[in-house]
Amino acid sequence: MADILSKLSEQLKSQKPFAVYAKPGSTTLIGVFQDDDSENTVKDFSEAGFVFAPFQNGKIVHIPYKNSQVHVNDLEVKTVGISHLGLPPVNENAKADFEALVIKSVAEIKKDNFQKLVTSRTEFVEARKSITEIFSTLLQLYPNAFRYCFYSPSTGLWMGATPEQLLQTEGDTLKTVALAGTQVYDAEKEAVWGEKEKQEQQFVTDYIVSILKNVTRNSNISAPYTFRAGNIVHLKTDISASFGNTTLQNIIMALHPTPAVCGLPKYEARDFIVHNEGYNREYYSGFLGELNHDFKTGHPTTDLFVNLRSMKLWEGRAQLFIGCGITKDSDPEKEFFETVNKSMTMRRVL
Ligand SMILES: C=C(O[C@@H]1C=C(C(=O)O)C=C[C@H]1O)C(=O)O
Repeated sequence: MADILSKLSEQLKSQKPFAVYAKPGSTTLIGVFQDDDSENTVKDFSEAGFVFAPFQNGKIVHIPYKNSQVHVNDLEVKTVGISHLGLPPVNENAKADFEALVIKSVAEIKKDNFQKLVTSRTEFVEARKSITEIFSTLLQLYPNAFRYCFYSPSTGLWMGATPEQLLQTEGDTLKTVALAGTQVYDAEKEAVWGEKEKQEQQFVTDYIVSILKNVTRNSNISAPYTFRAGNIVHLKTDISASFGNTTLQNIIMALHPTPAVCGLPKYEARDFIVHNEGYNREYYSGFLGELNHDFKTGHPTTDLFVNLRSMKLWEGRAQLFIGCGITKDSDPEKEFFETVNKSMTMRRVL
């Protein structure tokens, strides 16, 4: 593990693209270090390597496996409990701005322009620890998430611990999930879900199933269940299907951005977000991961995740990105505090 982390620092200094990551539940740390500082982009998703894609416009950066060194190490597992860091003081301006955005979103939904919208905000916080220290803590704290650190000259340095799979393929089978609905994790009580969360998550499931029906065969859908992601829990449904006569590109483009991070109807929701959020999401709520190449086994599989619970880092500073699903029943203040709770995933490691 130490050699991957020192290679990460070296690579960052020489400004060459890299991805270091651990899959959910895995104790294997994979480092993909590009040999030079060129920047490659995805053209049609037939490429093999590690991809990093934005929410909407922008480069889909790609580290080709043929042009990189791969290091695979065991993750040294230390038991680190989730520290009980208190919530940060409320920034009244940020709260008022976000609540105004939620109020506007709810009004649009009530006018029947949307079924659901996912609104987000960004926050800059101090990051005093070194990059490798921050990343080591993230790796230890969220064993069930896809944990990553990615750098390329145009995207900058990103890190995250995302609970959400976008797409996994193996042979003729593909898997995805519908993830939505949020509450704070309580070790003492089983989560009980209200109608608002159930409906919000059902929108996501229905949409994913309906679009997959057009491009795949034989879909299987689980019942929704509670899924823990650090200090919070979500409602999750597992969905699988067989590839029909379609390409990986068609499936990825049909899924992304899902209503879990964008809204319904999809393209109108995306335009609403771009025009109303007041900042650029960049790579937050985009997707990332292995494209047509498993870096551990060498198999030609795809394993992509939605870029949530993520942040962009500079020397001494981090930009956090946090959002939540809005439906007609959303309460603006509650939604704001949901973003604060989600921001704790990143704050705890800084
Ligand atoms: C948008 C985010 O998370 C998404 C929104 C959720 C919700 O609204 O309940 C839950 C999980 C994610 O699909 C985020 O973490 O920034």
